[in-house]
Amino acid sequence: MPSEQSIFLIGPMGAGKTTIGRLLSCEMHLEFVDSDKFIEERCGANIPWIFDMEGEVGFRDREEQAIDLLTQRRGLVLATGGGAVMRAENRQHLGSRGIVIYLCTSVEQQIARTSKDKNRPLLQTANPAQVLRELFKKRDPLYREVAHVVLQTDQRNPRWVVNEIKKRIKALS
Ligand SMILES: Nc1ncnc2c1ncn2[C@@H]1O[C@H](COP(=O)(O)OP(=O)(O)O)[C@@H](O)[C@H]1O
Ligand SMILES: O=C(O)C1=C[C@@H](OP(=O)(O)O)[C@@H](O)[C@H](O)C1
Ligand SMILES: [Mg+2]
Repeated sequence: MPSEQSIFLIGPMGAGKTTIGRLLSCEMHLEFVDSDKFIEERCGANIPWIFDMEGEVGFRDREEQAIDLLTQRRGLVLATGGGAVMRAENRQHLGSRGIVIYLCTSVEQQIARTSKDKNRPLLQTANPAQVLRELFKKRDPLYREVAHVVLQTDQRNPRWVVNEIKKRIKALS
Protein backbone atom coordinates (compact mmCIF):
# COMPACT_ATOMS: atom_id res chain seq x y z
CA MET A 1 0.00 0.00 0.00
CA PRO A 2 1.37 3.47 -0.75
CA SER A 3 2.67 4.86 2.55
CA GLU A 4 0.57 8.01 2.32
CA GLN A 5 -2.71 6.05 2.02
CA SER A 6 -5.16 6.45 4.92
CA ILE A 7 -7.25 3.75 6.58
CA PHE A 8 -10.75 4.53 7.84
CA LEU A 9 -12.50 2.25 10.34
CA ILE A 10 -16.30 2.16 10.32
CA GLY A 11 -18.87 0.03 12.13
CA PRO A 12 -21.28 0.10 15.04
CA MET A 13 -20.67 1.12 18.65
CA GLY A 14 -18.48 -1.47 20.36
CA ALA A 15 -17.09 -2.93 17.14
CA GLY A 16 -13.64 -1.85 18.35
CA LYS A 17 -12.91 1.04 15.96
CA THR A 18 -11.15 3.15 18.60
CA THR A 19 -9.24 0.22 20.14
CA ILE A 20 -8.23 -1.43 16.87
CA GLY A 21 -7.44 1.91 15.22
CA ARG A 22 -4.94 2.84 17.90
CA LEU A 23 -3.20 -0.56 17.73
CA LEU A 24 -3.18 -0.65 13.93
CA SER A 25 -1.68 2.84 13.71
CA CYS A 26 1.21 1.78 16.02
CA GLU A 27 1.89 -1.34 13.96
CA MET A 28 1.80 0.53 10.67
CA HIS A 29 3.62 3.60 11.96
CA LEU A 30 0.75 5.85 10.94
CA GLU A 31 -0.88 8.71 12.82
CA PHE A 32 -4.06 7.82 14.73
CA VAL A 33 -7.10 10.05 15.09
CA ASP A 34 -10.47 9.16 16.62
CA SER A 35 -13.12 11.44 15.14
CA ASP A 36 -15.11 11.56 18.40
CA LYS A 37 -12.02 12.65 20.35
CA PHE A 38 -11.21 15.19 17.61
CA ILE A 39 -14.72 16.65 17.88
CA GLU A 40 -14.49 16.79 21.70
CA GLU A 41 -11.14 18.57 21.58
CA ARG A 42 -12.31 21.13 19.02
CA CYS A 43 -15.53 21.77 20.92
CA GLY A 44 -14.07 21.65 24.44
CA ALA A 45 -16.92 19.41 25.58
CA ASN A 46 -17.62 15.69 25.63
CA ILE A 47 -20.04 13.79 23.37
CA PRO A 48 -22.85 13.48 25.98
CA TRP A 49 -22.69 17.26 26.57
CA ILE A 50 -22.86 17.97 22.81
CA PHE A 51 -25.92 15.68 22.46
CA ASP A 52 -27.56 17.38 25.46
CA MET A 53 -26.93 20.96 24.36
CA GLU A 54 -27.10 20.70 20.56
CA GLY A 55 -29.08 17.52 19.98
CA GLU A 56 -28.01 14.70 17.68
CA VAL A 57 -28.22 17.03 14.66
CA GLY A 58 -25.67 19.39 16.26
CA PHE A 59 -23.34 16.46 16.86
CA ARG A 60 -23.80 15.18 13.28
CA ASP A 61 -22.95 18.63 11.88
CA ARG A 62 -19.73 18.66 13.88
CA GLU A 63 -19.04 15.08 12.81
CA GLU A 64 -19.52 15.94 9.13
CA GLN A 65 -16.99 18.76 9.38
CA ALA A 66 -14.53 16.49 11.21
CA ILE A 67 -14.86 13.68 8.65
CA ASP A 68 -14.33 16.11 5.78
CA LEU A 69 -11.16 17.54 7.36
CA LEU A 70 -9.72 14.26 8.58
CA THR A 71 -10.30 12.23 5.40
CA GLN A 72 -8.21 14.80 3.51
CA ARG A 73 -5.16 13.91 5.60
CA ARG A 74 -2.69 11.34 4.31
CA GLY A 75 -1.10 8.49 6.24
CA LEU A 76 -3.78 8.37 8.90
CA VAL A 77 -5.69 5.65 10.69
CA LEU A 78 -9.09 7.20 11.42
CA ALA A 79 -11.57 5.63 13.83
CA THR A 80 -14.99 7.09 13.03
CA GLY A 81 -18.09 7.14 15.23
CA GLY A 82 -20.73 4.47 14.54
CA GLY A 83 -23.16 6.94 12.96
CA ALA A 84 -20.72 8.57 10.54
CA VAL A 85 -22.13 6.62 7.58
CA MET A 86 -25.60 8.12 8.04
CA ARG A 87 -24.77 11.18 5.93
CA ALA A 88 -24.10 10.75 2.22
CA GLU A 89 -21.34 13.41 2.29
CA ASN A 90 -19.42 11.35 4.86
CA ARG A 91 -19.84 8.16 2.84
CA GLN A 92 -18.57 9.94 -0.23
CA HIS A 93 -15.49 11.30 1.59
CA LEU A 94 -14.68 8.03 3.34
CA GLY A 95 -15.11 5.84 0.27
CA SER A 96 -13.10 8.04 -2.08
CA ARG A 97 -10.23 9.19 0.13
CA GLY A 98 -8.86 6.03 1.70
CA ILE A 99 -9.30 2.34 2.46
CA VAL A 100 -12.50 1.71 4.39
CA ILE A 101 -12.66 -1.22 6.82
CA TYR A 102 -16.04 -2.27 8.23
CA LEU A 103 -15.62 -3.91 11.64
CA CYS A 104 -18.77 -6.01 12.17
CA THR A 105 -20.01 -7.38 15.44
CA SER A 106 -23.17 -8.93 16.87
CA VAL A 107 -25.55 -6.95 19.08
CA GLU A 108 -24.73 -9.33 21.97
CA GLN A 109 -21.04 -8.52 21.63
CA GLN A 110 -21.79 -4.81 21.33
CA ILE A 111 -23.76 -4.93 24.58
CA ALA A 112 -20.97 -6.80 26.35
CA ARG A 113 -18.42 -4.24 25.16
CA THR A 114 -20.40 -1.06 25.83
CA SER A 115 -22.62 -1.71 28.85
CA LYS A 116 -20.26 -0.20 31.46
CA ASP A 117 -19.49 2.91 29.43
CA LYS A 118 -21.85 5.87 29.92
CA ASN A 119 -20.37 8.00 27.13
CA ARG A 120 -22.63 6.82 24.33
CA PRO A 121 -25.81 8.91 24.58
CA LEU A 122 -27.78 6.71 22.16
CA LEU A 123 -27.36 3.73 24.50
CA GLN A 124 -28.49 5.47 27.70
CA THR A 125 -31.98 3.94 27.41
CA ALA A 126 -33.95 1.17 29.09
CA ASN A 127 -33.37 -1.20 26.18
CA PRO A 128 -30.01 -0.62 24.48
CA ALA A 129 -30.19 -3.99 22.67
CA GLN A 130 -33.35 -2.85 20.89
CA VAL A 131 -31.69 0.43 19.89
CA LEU A 132 -28.65 -1.45 18.57
CA ARG A 133 -30.84 -3.83 16.56
CA GLU A 134 -32.69 -0.89 14.96
CA LEU A 135 -29.45 0.95 14.21
CA PHE A 136 -28.04 -2.23 12.65
CA LYS A 137 -31.00 -2.50 10.25
CA LYS A 138 -30.53 1.08 9.08
CA ARG A 139 -26.77 1.22 9.06
CA ASP A 140 -25.47 -2.19 8.01
CA PRO A 141 -26.32 -1.59 4.31
CA LEU A 142 -24.57 1.80 4.51
CA TYR A 143 -21.43 0.33 6.07
CA ARG A 144 -21.39 -2.30 3.32
CA GLU A 145 -21.97 0.30 0.60
CA VAL A 146 -18.82 2.20 1.55
CA ALA A 147 -16.49 -0.60 2.78
CA HIS A 148 -13.56 -2.00 0.81
CA VAL A 149 -13.03 -4.69 3.48
CA VAL A 150 -15.63 -6.31 5.77
CA LEU A 151 -14.35 -8.06 8.88
CA GLN A 152 -16.26 -9.96 11.57
CA THR A 153 -14.73 -9.27 15.00
CA ASP A 154 -16.90 -11.39 17.32
CA GLN A 155 -14.78 -13.54 19.67
CA ARG A 156 -11.64 -12.21 18.01
CA ASN A 157 -9.06 -10.44 20.11
CA PRO A 158 -7.73 -7.03 19.01
CA ARG A 159 -4.35 -8.46 17.99
CA TRP A 160 -6.06 -10.93 15.62
CA VAL A 161 -8.21 -8.16 14.13
CA VAL A 162 -5.18 -5.94 13.49
CA ASN A 163 -3.28 -8.76 11.76
CA GLU A 164 -6.30 -9.63 9.65
CA ILE A 165 -6.73 -5.98 8.57
CA LYS A 166 -3.09 -5.85 7.52
CA LYS A 167 -3.51 -9.04 5.45
CA ARG A 168 -6.72 -7.83 3.84
CA ILE A 169 -5.19 -4.46 2.93
CA LYS A 170 -2.21 -6.20 1.34
CA ALA A 171 -4.59 -8.36 -0.69
CA LEU A 172 -6.26 -5.25 -2.12
CA SER A 173 -3.09 -4.07 -3.85
N1 LIG B 1 -11.81 -7.39 19.43
C1 LIG B 1 -12.06 -7.07 20.71
N2 LIG B 1 -11.98 -8.00 21.67
C2 LIG B 1 -12.24 -7.70 22.96
N3 LIG B 1 -12.59 -6.47 23.41
C3 LIG B 1 -12.67 -5.50 22.50
C4 LIG B 1 -12.42 -5.74 21.11
N4 LIG B 1 -12.59 -4.58 20.44
C5 LIG B 1 -12.94 -3.67 21.38
N5 LIG B 1 -12.98 -4.19 22.59
C6 LIG B 1 -13.37 -3.51 23.86
O1 LIG B 1 -14.70 -3.05 23.68
C7 LIG B 1 -14.86 -1.75 24.21
C8 LIG B 1 -15.38 -0.81 23.12
O2 LIG B 1 -14.37 -0.69 22.12
P1 LIG B 1 -14.18 0.63 21.26
O3 LIG B 1 -12.85 0.52 20.60
O4 LIG B 1 -14.44 1.84 22.09
O5 LIG B 1 -15.34 0.47 20.16
P2 LIG B 1 -15.92 1.54 19.16
O6 LIG B 1 -14.93 2.64 19.02
O7 LIG B 1 -16.13 0.77 17.88
O8 LIG B 1 -17.22 1.96 19.76
C9 LIG B 1 -13.51 -1.34 24.79
O9 LIG B 1 -13.53 -1.59 26.18
C10 LIG B 1 -12.51 -2.26 24.11
O10 LIG B 1 -11.43 -2.56 24.95
O1 LIG C 1 -23.32 5.10 16.63
C1 LIG C 1 -23.43 6.32 16.90
O2 LIG C 1 -24.34 7.03 16.43
C2 LIG C 1 -22.43 6.95 17.81
C3 LIG C 1 -21.26 6.27 18.07
C4 LIG C 1 -20.24 6.79 19.00
O3 LIG C 1 -18.92 6.36 18.59
P1 LIG C 1 -18.43 4.83 18.71
O4 LIG C 1 -19.01 4.08 17.53
O5 LIG C 1 -16.95 4.93 18.65
O6 LIG C 1 -18.92 4.30 20.00
C5 LIG C 1 -20.30 8.32 19.01
O7 LIG C 1 -19.89 8.85 17.77
C6 LIG C 1 -21.67 8.80 19.35
O8 LIG C 1 -22.00 8.37 20.65
C7 LIG C 1 -22.73 8.31 18.35
MG1 LIG D 1 -14.99 4.74 19.21
